[in-house]
Amino acid sequence: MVRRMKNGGITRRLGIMGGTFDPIHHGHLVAASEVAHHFNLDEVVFVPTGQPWQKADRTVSSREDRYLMTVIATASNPRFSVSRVDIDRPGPTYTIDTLRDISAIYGPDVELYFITGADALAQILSWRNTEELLELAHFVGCTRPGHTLRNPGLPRDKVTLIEVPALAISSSECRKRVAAGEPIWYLVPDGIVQYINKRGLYRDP
Ligand SMILES: Nc1ncnc2c1ncn2[C@@H]1O[C@H](COP(=O)(O)OP(=O)(O)OP(=O)(O)O)[C@@H](O)[C@H]1O
Ligand SMILES: O=C(O)c1ccc[n+]([C@@H]2O[C@H](COP(=O)([O-])O)[C@@H](O)[C@H]2O)c1
Repeated sequence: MVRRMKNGGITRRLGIMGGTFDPIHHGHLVAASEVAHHFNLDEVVFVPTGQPWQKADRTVSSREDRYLMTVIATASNPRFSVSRVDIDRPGPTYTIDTLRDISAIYGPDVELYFITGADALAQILSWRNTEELLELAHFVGCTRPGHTLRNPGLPRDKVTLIEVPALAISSSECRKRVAAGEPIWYLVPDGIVQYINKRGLYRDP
């Protein structure tokens, strides 16, 4: 949807759903869809992380596998897209770089809404350049089973907390289930079950 501003300009609202997506699951997709509805977003860009520095203690699947799974999971939704900005940037992934790169690609007339779950929002003060982050985007925290959703101390006009349908799904649990030979049907889109099988991902615990 195109919105005319008082000065005659046009503004679009863009959601950004950042994540490691190892693998992407229905919890991610529902959060993005709900936030898109709540804010009447024109598009939600999923941005798989390159090197998630706060997950340095664990093995993460290759960037290309996580990127392709994100493309497969979002392909059927005309308002969802996937960006390579984080996976193509060497070094640790910082959201400040994500927001700068996306702003540069989409131009000045977009409002950015960065989407997080309750657990990620709780960590935001540990992220790089928190102050500048708040200048570039509005932050949206979504409820997530097992986590308490609260504003971690950001200015009130910079963050919105919204309740989304509760899906007690995590990528860690999906990986554990695959390693144990348990099904992940209906926790992730069908194409992701098939991609994980085809590539033999997560078989070793
Ligand atoms: N079930 C869920 N409901 C709401 N938000 C979620 C859910 N799962 C993940 N998110 C949010 O999606 C974003 C990306 O999450 P991420 O890719 O790290 O998935 P994860 O399930 O938390 O992974 P892992 O279990 O490996 O830590 C984060 O902001 C996270 O809070
Ligand atoms: O900018 C940071 O320092 C920072 C630290 C941790 C996480 N993030 C971002 O938060 C999003 C969710 O990350 P994760 O690790 O929970 O998949 C993803 O877009 C990350 O790049 C960002």
